[in-house]
Amino acid sequence: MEHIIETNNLSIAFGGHVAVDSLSVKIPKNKFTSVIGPNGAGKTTFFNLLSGQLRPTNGEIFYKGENITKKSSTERTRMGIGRSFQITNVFPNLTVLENVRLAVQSNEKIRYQMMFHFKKYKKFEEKAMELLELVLLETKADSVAINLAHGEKRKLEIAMLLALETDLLLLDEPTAGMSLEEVPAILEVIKKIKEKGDRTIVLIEHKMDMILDLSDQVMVLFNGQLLAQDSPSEIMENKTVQSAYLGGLHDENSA
Ligand SMILES: Nc1ncnc2c1ncn2[C@@H]1O[C@H](COP(=O)(O)OP(=O)(O)OP(=O)(O)O)[C@@H](O)[C@H]1O
Repeated sequence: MEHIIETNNLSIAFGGHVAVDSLSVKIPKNKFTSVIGPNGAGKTTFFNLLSGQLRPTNGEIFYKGENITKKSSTERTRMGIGRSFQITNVFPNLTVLENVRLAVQSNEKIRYQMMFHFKKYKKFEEKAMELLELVLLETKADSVAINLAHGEKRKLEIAMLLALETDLLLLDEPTAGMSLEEVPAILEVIKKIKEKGDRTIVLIEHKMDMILDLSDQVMVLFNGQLLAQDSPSEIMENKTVQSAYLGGLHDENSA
């Protein structure tokens, strides 16, 4: 199996606290991997290390076989590592369509002035509309971003992330703060991206039951370490994982 990310003994400490501890993992290409673990397990810190927001205290990160440990987050985005919060600078007073069109334009490295070139402008807008359809937000294309419901804003963020056309999508709790009614729509969006099969999705989620069906693989973090990485069914059966979630795991051998 081809892997898009490989980490080698990746660690980071904040003061004396080791948040990610000697993590050596491989993330399969064009698959859906979910990252789960109790509060404080190091999930978001792991993402921050992958996207370049944080520098490791030790260890290395390889992306498509290249050592990216010393690369900036901007360089990593250019190389194809996309993270949802990097584009949360949604312009609140622009419409949904305008926001996505600007993200499409920025990906094409076109200067703002080029907007006046009608043909290009049309092309960007069509691409933006396609993305809005993919995230089930096309009916809101003309709504001003500030007026969107929380779940719709998260969908807009995903559309803008997709506009960057990165091969790897790091989604940190895309359903956080959503109402129960909003959750199925965002899962549908993620499912559609997955079904296209040309991207690697890594997703942190607290609501484990929701994403197990979608996942090709589940990675469980606990105290900054890799507790297990397996298929969803194997993870569900894993006694050590069950113990971690029940708050135990003091004596792994008895689990
Ligand atoms: N910038 C920081 N400075 C100091 N400590 C930090 C920093 N970032 C994270 N930590 C600590 O590292 C540990 C891991 O945090 P992290 O946010 O990665 O966990 P998490 O698994 O994402 O948790 P949650 O599910 O609650 O979001 C926690 O103990 C947290 O307090």
